[in-house]
Amino acid sequence: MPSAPSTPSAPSNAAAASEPAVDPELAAERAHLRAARAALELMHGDVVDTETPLIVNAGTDSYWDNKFFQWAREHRAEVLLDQPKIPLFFGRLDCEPGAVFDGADHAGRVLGPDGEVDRLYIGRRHIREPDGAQLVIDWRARVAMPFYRAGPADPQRVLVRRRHGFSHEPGPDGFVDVTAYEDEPVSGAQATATEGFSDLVTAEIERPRSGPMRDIVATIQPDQDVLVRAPLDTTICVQGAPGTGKTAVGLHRVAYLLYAERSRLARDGGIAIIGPNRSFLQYIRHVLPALGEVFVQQLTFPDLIRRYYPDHALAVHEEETATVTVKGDARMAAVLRRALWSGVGVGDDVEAVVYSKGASRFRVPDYEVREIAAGVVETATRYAPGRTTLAQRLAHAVLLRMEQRGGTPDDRTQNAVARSAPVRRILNQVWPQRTPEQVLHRLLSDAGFLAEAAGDDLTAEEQKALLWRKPYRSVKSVRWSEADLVLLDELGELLEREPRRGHLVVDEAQDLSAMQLRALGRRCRTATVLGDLAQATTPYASTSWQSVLAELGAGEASEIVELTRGFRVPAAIIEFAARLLPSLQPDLAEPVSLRRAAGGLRITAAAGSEVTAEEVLQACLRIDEEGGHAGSIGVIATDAEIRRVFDLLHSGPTRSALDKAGLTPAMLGDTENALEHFRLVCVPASLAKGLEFDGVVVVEPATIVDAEPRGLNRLYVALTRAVSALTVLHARPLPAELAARS
Ligand SMILES: Nc1ncnc2c1ncn2[C@@H]1O[C@H](COP(=O)(O)OP(=O)(O)OP(=O)(O)O)[C@@H](O)[C@H]1O
Repeated sequence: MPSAPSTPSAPSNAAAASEPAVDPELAAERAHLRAARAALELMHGDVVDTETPLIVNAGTDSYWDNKFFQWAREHRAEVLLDQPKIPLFFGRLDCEPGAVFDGADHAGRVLGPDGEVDRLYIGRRHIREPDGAQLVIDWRARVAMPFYRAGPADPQRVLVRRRHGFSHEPGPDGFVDVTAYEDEPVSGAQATATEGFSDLVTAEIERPRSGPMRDIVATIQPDQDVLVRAPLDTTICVQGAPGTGKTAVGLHRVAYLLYAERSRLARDGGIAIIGPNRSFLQYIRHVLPALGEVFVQQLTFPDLIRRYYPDHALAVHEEETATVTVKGDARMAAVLRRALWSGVGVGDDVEAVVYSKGASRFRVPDYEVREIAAGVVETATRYAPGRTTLAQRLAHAVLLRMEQRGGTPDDRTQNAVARSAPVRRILNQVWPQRTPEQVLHRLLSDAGFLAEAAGDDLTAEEQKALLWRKPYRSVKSVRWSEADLVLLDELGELLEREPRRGHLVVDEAQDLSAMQLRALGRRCRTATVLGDLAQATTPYASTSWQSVLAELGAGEASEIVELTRGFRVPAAIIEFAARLLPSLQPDLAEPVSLRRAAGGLRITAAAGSEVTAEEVLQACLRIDEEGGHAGSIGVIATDAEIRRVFDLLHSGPTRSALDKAGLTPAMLGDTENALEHFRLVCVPASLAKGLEFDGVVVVEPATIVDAEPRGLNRLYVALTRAVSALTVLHARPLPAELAARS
């Protein structure tokens, strides 16, 4: 939602909120908003008032048809509710006559200042009059695309693009109102390619941040729009420095795909978002509902995988780095394959099949059984179907004997033979029944079995890291780790292929292991992959997007795109954080900050041997003061240190001072909806990824670096969360990598 600039500038015809009566254009825009609001109310009423017939015969088809209709209606009613703070439109296009409406249908053709124009209002959803006339067009519609892409170089038949500014708070009628507008001539004599952004877009980019993430639908930029509207058939991978809008693009892409490809996605199993942790999902959770999409699954990877193994007992302790690193490595796929198939083989001891029916006995000689089995072993690609095929082939051989003796066996007989004891005996010998749990249990507890399956793929050290120190006695008693669930999933796929479904948007994808990517890849036809290699903090993170796409199985139909314009971090702060880049990912470009605000970067040495509560308090109060007491503040320290900081802030005189300033502290991860209800949030460094705060205090960078193998990457994440101000507090010397570049 754009906020109104206080003094809109040329080439706009902007009108300030204080003088609405004198500007007929503004009055007309307000009238259009009222008309749209009234029409939306009618649309909502239509849905609510339509009766759904009551069908009580549970279990019948008509009962379920009826139920789905009822749900769809409830959903539609929810979508059509007018939200007090979400304007019904945010822009307008005046196009050449005939560009949108054809001769017969010119309901949207109006008289502009220089003659007739085709006029469209662009908003978050379609709104129409009862007679069908469109008052607002959904931003996702094809005709709305020029709003995002047209410019003097390629006007796309647009004459003028108008952007609207709105009041921040609802007025007396309970809703926000139009307070300003700004016109950009796109074609014609007045159109000139302007450098930078219009005032309303600038105001939106510069606005102080508070609370959870908001949509950017009014100000999506052309390069972002290309990604948002990319076809469903391609997997796109977006590499971008912190704050370049990757998450925003991913979320708007979901909304777009649900509009443009709704029925195809519904048929293919839908669309879901995979985020790095639950705090992040909380942070983004309002964006899609604001765009009218209330039913999109938003999950972390562990939550997603856990859904497939709801009854498996989970390990309580975290695994060692060396163990999770091997378990996440792509080589594990080959190890698991060998482990699973190691029991399959046709030995000389395989005997004949002798099947008895009544007084008759049908015999398939041992050499023929061995030949059949060897043929199936050679051609099978998956374990379970291969086993079934062998049973059927053996049964078929028996059936041929029955026919030779004048019988007329049918399919049912063949199935009965395939399930019979003589055939099962051969199966158990040649192709034993296996579950993923049995195979993994043995692999992680039996050093000999592991060594055989590992072949040359894993070193002795890596095999040692995999073996349980204290093996579980039985499969049933195992407590599986998160990494184990991914291995079980891979085994499950080797046993029997799962059908692929819909589309996944994977955020912070740089942190996923090869095995996790494989698990995601087999669950979707295509994906949108978002991330930043420089922000990779897991020990098993990928080092290139090419390998991420390969593990995902994205194949040829994929594309890697880089975003370089930063919407979050001011230039001074990004320049400081980017000093780390040569040590992290030297080939990545430093982002170009789009923010004009200078951005307060302050580096403060603590007076004593450790950063005190008073020093954190003063840093927060100063940021708050400079930010006009409006934005959010995040205090980031290592997971261990942040508890101490929180306890200090939360008690005694520090707490009173913070309460007085309206900055009662909350702890991210502990306090429910901390990002929504508290302006000051203590953030464990491990949860900072993807978040942003108006002001940020980073406590003791050197300790963040020392806390984990990829501590430098973690520090880069922490330093790039600030929209307006960053204060770095340190008692220890700053990490050498942060020294100024010459
Ligand atoms: N076109 C835009 N107009 C206005 N604001 C934008 C635009 N694109 C992105 N932003 C804002 O920039 C900020 C950063 O966006 P986002 O969180 O999507 O970046 P990111 O690349 O995912 O960052 P990170 O790598 O840190 O996760 C957000 O506040 C977002 O709303």
